[in-house]
Amino acid sequence: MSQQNTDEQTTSEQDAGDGGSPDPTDDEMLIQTDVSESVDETSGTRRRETVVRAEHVDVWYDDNQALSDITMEIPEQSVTAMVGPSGCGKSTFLRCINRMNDLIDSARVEGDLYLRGKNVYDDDVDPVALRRRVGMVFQKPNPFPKSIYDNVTYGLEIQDKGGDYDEIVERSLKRAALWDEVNDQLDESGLELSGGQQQRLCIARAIAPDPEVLLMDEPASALDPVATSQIEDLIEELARDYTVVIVTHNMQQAARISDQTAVFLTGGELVEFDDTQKIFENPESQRVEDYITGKFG
Ligand SMILES: Nc1ncnc2c1ncn2[C@@H]1O[C@H](COP(=O)(O)OP(=O)(O)OP(=O)(O)O)[C@@H](O)[C@H]1O
Repeated sequence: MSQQNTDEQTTSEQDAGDGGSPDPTDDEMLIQTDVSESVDETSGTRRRETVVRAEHVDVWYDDNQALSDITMEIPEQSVTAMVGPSGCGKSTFLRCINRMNDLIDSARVEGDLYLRGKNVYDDDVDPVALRRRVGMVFQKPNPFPKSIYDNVTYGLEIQDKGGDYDEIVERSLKRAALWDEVNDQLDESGLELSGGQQQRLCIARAIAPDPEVLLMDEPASALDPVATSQIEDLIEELARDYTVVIVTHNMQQAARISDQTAVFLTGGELVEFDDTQKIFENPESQRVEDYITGKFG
């Protein structure tokens, strides 16, 4: 999937929670939101609530099973990395969370997937409204052929959202660590930016509608080391406000920036999901250890 950067992908991305939902009117999906915080009484530290919970999720493309019995809980305001060899279903899982798989005719999802306690596959859930709460950033930066300003406001306009656009543009670009570089050229084309700047612009576009969850499918793999490092810093920063779920092939990147790591292996199996330090230093599974240490994959 990650290599799929076609026009078709760009079209679906516009409908995918990166601010480009095409349906401005259907704003009716109600999702029960439990925003309560809890405090661990022994340690006094804040316990992070579960934002995304998958229970026994299976995905098929026609007869090919891509994910098998995935059960996991993703905590809020943290970075969760999905790692594993090519074709093990990482992108497929990401696309379950914002129902992007709905756009693939051959895809079939079974099991339950909850966002803040509401099953996103319930009949009363509108996938377009869901994608406003679950933003997405793709491997290849894909700004629209519009000004920097219009790129950031694109999703808001499509959704017919009111508000002070100047303020939202400034806030989103600041959150995406791009404001200082572009604030005097907001009317210039987003396509004239460097690759790393373009990706940060796409991140600004994705967060402008203020989603709760930000899905990132190998967001730095098309970038040079300096731009990659900037994106990594940014991801850590974004996790203060958002729940970030990132697919990466880069083990060092997962180790550097994530709080939890999920290791998928061939057959679409989630073999281990734990704190990143535990996964990298002392995994339970020999297969995970072999994968992490590069013995296969
Ligand atoms: N649109 C699709 N149509 C049919 N099969 C698909 C589609 N997308 C993915 N698959 C299949 O589902 C399986 C999982 O693919 P997926 O892209 O989710 O894996 P991945 O771990 O993200 O791979 P990569 O690391 O190479 O991006 C693979 O067998 C793949 O061929």
